[in-house]
Amino acid sequence: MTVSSLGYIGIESTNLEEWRHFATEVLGVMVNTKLGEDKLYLQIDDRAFRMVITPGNTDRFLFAGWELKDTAHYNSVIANLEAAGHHVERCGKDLADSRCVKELARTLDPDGNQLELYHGRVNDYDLFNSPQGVSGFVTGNMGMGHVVLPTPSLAKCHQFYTEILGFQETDYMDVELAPSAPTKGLHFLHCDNPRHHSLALFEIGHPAGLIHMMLEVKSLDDVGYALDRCKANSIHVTASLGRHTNDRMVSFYMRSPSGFEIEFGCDGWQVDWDNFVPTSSRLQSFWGHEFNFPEALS
Ligand SMILES: Cc1ccc(O)c(O)c1CC[C@@H]1C(=O)CC[C@]2(C)C(=O)CC[C@@H]12
Ligand SMILES: [Fe+2]
Repeated sequence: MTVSSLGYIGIESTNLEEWRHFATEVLGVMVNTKLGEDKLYLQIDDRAFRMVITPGNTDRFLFAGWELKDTAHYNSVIANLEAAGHHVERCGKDLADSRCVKELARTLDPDGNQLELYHGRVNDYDLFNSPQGVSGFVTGNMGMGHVVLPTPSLAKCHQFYTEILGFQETDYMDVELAPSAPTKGLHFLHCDNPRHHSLALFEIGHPAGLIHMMLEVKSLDDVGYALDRCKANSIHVTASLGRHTNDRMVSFYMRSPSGFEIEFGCDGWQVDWDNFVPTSSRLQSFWGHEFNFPEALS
């Protein structure tokens, strides 16, 4: 019993208008107003939303929403969590309705990262039409992309996501943030779909609550045009175009209005897990991906 895919993410923002501009002008995604206008719902495929941005007093990542296949998977994962002593809040019908799902629960991982679990998505088959001509996002059963969570308690969080939620090992990297400083661990994990990783855990804290999230588009031109839109809208490009070794994604990273990065890429590896063996490496990219964080990571 395990998670199927990354369904959606939640963000809190002090400036919804800045996010609206960034989403439509830079990311090229749609604002969907059918669920109301108190929150900003961003649409990237035929689902009503894949990102929900709540107005508030802080700029931070709020939660990852993980999709379960059916009631049995949902109940089994919740039972695992409770058996391991984790408090699980079963959310009411109103919150479930607002996420367009049948049942919704939420909990925290050992480092306090919030997650939502749900099953029974209500599908309205909304049409996606990018305001910037993005040819499409690679989603469907593969989920919305991936998130990299800050997990200073790397071993505990790794155990939480693998042993309790059923994520599986993809691979592992030792990351050298500064020469001669101890390396930081980075676990890449997959769930029940071909995306190389839907979740990564990085042994570091982050003030915005998220290291980065990744959106995958259908073509290299979609990536190139997005780079041009960053320049045109003065969005900081945190890492230049490059190709990662492990998931073979061609991508770049930009700074979002919430202080975490967004990776924008194409050509990711869709893995046949029956013929896959996890590895580890220190090499992050074949070429490119020169990082230039606006502030130092530590
Ligand atoms: C190495 C790697 C493989 C596949 C990915 O999708 C991916 O995002 C990465 C890079 C992850 C990682 C990060 O996001 C935070 C900053 C990091 C630690 C670096 O400083 C280099 C690698 C980066
Ligand atoms: Fe990534």
